[in-house]
Amino acid sequence: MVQICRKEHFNAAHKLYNPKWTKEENEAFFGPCANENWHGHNFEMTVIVEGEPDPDTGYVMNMKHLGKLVKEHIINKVDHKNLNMDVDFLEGKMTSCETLVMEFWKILAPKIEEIAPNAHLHCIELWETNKNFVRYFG
Ligand SMILES: Nc1nc2c(c(=O)[nH]1)N=C([C@H](O)[C@H](O)COP(=O)(O)OP(=O)(O)OP(=O)(O)O)CN2
Repeated sequence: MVQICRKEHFNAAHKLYNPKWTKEENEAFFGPCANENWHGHNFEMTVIVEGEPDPDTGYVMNMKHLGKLVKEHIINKVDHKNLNMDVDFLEGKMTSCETLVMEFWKILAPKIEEIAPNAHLHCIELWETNKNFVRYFG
């Protein structure tokens, strides 16, 4: 079993704000991340696909194809966007890193298996700041 890793990057704005809570409750829990006028991050994402290399090609999956898939279905929808307002698959959701990786997974996992039947999505790692990152294993 080999894991292949593709790194991508996007910039986006968001706020962590639960509309069921008061402004004070949001500020108490989320701090500056609840700023009503938004804030932004330079996100770094690594998508890890696991599988057996094809004996004819030596590839688990062509990483160029993986990059194209991630760009088409995720990056193009979130890059330079407001995650709370502009992204259909995040509508009504808290835009934490946890939510992002879980929603990205739902989109990517079936598409990866479609084009690489001998492989599957193993992990999505998302860095929001230099200090904060999450990993999701589906
Ligand atoms: N479980 C989660 N916790 C936090 C998330 C998240 O998505 N899930 N997001 C944030 C913030 O949006 C963002 O990551 C900023 O965090 P913060 O710690 O304030 O900023 P820095 O990484 O720059 O580090 P500090 O030195 O603590 O300022 C927060 N939490």
